[in-house]
Amino acid sequence: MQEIINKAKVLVEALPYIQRFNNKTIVIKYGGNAMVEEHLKESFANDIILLKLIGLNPVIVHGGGPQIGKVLKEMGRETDFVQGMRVTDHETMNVVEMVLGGKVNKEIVGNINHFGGKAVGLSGKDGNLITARKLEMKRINPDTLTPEIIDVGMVGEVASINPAVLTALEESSFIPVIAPVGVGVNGETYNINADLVAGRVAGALHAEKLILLTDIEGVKDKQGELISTIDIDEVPGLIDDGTIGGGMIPKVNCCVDAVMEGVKKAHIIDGRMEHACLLEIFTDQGIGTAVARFKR
Ligand SMILES: Nc1ncnc2c1ncn2[C@@H]1O[C@H](COP(=O)(O)OP(=O)(O)O)[C@@H](O)[C@H]1O
Ligand SMILES: CC(=O)N[C@@H](CCC(=O)OP(=O)(O)O)C(=O)O
Repeated sequence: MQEIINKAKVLVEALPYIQRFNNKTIVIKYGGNAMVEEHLKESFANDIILLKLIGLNPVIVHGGGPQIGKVLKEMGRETDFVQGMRVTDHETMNVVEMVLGGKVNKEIVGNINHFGGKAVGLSGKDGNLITARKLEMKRINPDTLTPEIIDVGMVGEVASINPAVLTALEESSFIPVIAPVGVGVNGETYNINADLVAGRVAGALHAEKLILLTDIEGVKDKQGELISTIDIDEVPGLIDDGTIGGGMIPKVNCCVDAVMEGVKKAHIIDGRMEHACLLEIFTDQGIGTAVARFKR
């Protein structure tokens, strides 16, 4: 009996959040294990459908780095990464577009639709959703100690997000699922890091939340303990003193950019956990690390 009552309590705990987030947009970057393991794929698809049915507007931006890597390997091609970005020549760009916009995107759309949702797959080319320009990557030359530009090929950065197509889908109760491929002024195709796209989409939609699903519990301190909240002003210090490193740097910076563009809170959460999105949105304690303006 108590077990049944506890189930009702869970629903009641969610009620204020369901009210507060009614009709609000939540942008979710979907990647890592959550996109590979079968039971997590199913739990993610169900979470998204539930969010939509109870009145929120989920928008999905997906990654697919490991899936691209696998296809390239099968083709006998290797790619290098510079500062977390895949060096992308023309042939690699074709593979990236095929894998992200084709296989990966359609699998996510297929899963959501299979469990009863209405998802529509898009790349940044659809409705000119993501315009991009070539990313100018700089580094300090270790020999001359002067700044230099490294050519990473068709890697792009977001020039603009044109959310008209997303708004139209939202109004007709579809769930947009976006592949991080952008289009340049001359129609050329760019490969863009999915976290960066998610941050900019959230900013352009003035989303209530940006949620980045990753393969770790959240941002950790130097002792390895989870930091549950970070004020955006604290981020540069945490990077400078080496607390935040590697792939977590672009993630946290993308949260800061989104908050600066008007997103209320950004969250870095563990995609290895079943129903991670629901736990973050609808429970009092939430999970992972929240990045926002907490001070003042
Ligand atoms: N302070 C930190 N807290 C958590 N993870 C960190 C931290 N500093 C560096 N990292 C590293 O960042 C990784 C997450 O970035 P990344 O592997 O690029 O994620 P994804 O594949 O989900 O895009 C973690 O697995 C961890 O190795
Ligand atoms: C420029 C660049 O590196 N683009 C990424 C795009 C996919 C992505 O970001 O996927 P994850 O989120 O799974 O890493 C790539 O080619 O792997």
